[in-house]
Amino acid sequence: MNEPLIELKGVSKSFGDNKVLDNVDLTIYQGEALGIIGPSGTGKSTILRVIAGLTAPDAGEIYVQGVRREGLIEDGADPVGIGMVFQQAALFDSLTVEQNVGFLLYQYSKIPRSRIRELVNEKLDMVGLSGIGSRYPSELSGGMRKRVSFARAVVSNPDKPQDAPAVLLYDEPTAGLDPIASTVIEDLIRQLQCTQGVCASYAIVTHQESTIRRTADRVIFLYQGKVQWQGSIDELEKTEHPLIKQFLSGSVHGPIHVG
Ligand SMILES: Nc1ncnc2c1ncn2[C@@H]1O[C@H](COP(=O)(O)OP(=O)(O)OP(=O)(O)O)[C@@H](O)[C@H]1O
Repeated sequence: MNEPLIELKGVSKSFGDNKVLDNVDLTIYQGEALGIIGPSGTGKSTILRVIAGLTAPDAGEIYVQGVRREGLIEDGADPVGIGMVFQQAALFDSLTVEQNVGFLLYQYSKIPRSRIRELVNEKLDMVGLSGIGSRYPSELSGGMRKRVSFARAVVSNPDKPQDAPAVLLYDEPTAGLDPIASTVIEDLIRQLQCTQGVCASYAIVTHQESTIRRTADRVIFLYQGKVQWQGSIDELEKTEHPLIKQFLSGSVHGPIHVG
């Protein structure tokens, strides 16, 4: 097994009386694709937000490349960049695709605008959307908007290579897409993983079986605040674990409480 890149140790998080994460341990290893699955409302998005440093846990520790993170991402830089691709593409409707993808560079860097445009176009090429920089999000399909949000997650300041995301967090990237559009996104996720030096590790939350099978190497199953099962994709297919069997079959009968 490769070196741990991100480690959560004993992480708990409640919203009021709702204990969403209960003493969770989780590791993302260098170069791995980790799938996070589980029933709706079970804390998958919350765990991604904790990993990204956007939500503070109530208890527990987070290590990024062995360095303990204090506070949220805004309180101090992690040793490696972490990019998040949100469930909704979360683009600014009033900005063009180019302005969306280059948003952080335009706002916070001193890079000349022409250079930012080049960097944005490189990333748009990478996600297969050359030449759409002047369009607005409302003019794109759902799948295209997701691809634009991928480009935005991986664009970074070449003067600050440490900010380039070494790990990407995908929250339901194929939700709401037809099977073919889903395949395009799944292929893209794998391609981005294999692009030299970019995003070699990722965690992906998904409900879609095809996405689990095609984008994850290892899977964890989250339920009632805890990691209830983990294993490889092959093991996921074969396991007799009652939670996994019920989840994959979609049955309403079994140990998963149907609320
Ligand atoms: N900011 C918040 N304030 C209050 N409750 C929250 C907040 N964020 C999440 N929750 C609650 O925490 C629980 C877990 O939410 P989360 O979005 O992490 O689940 P999920 O597994 O990603 O769900 P889904 O599969 O439906 O997207 C839910 O009951 C949700 O209502």
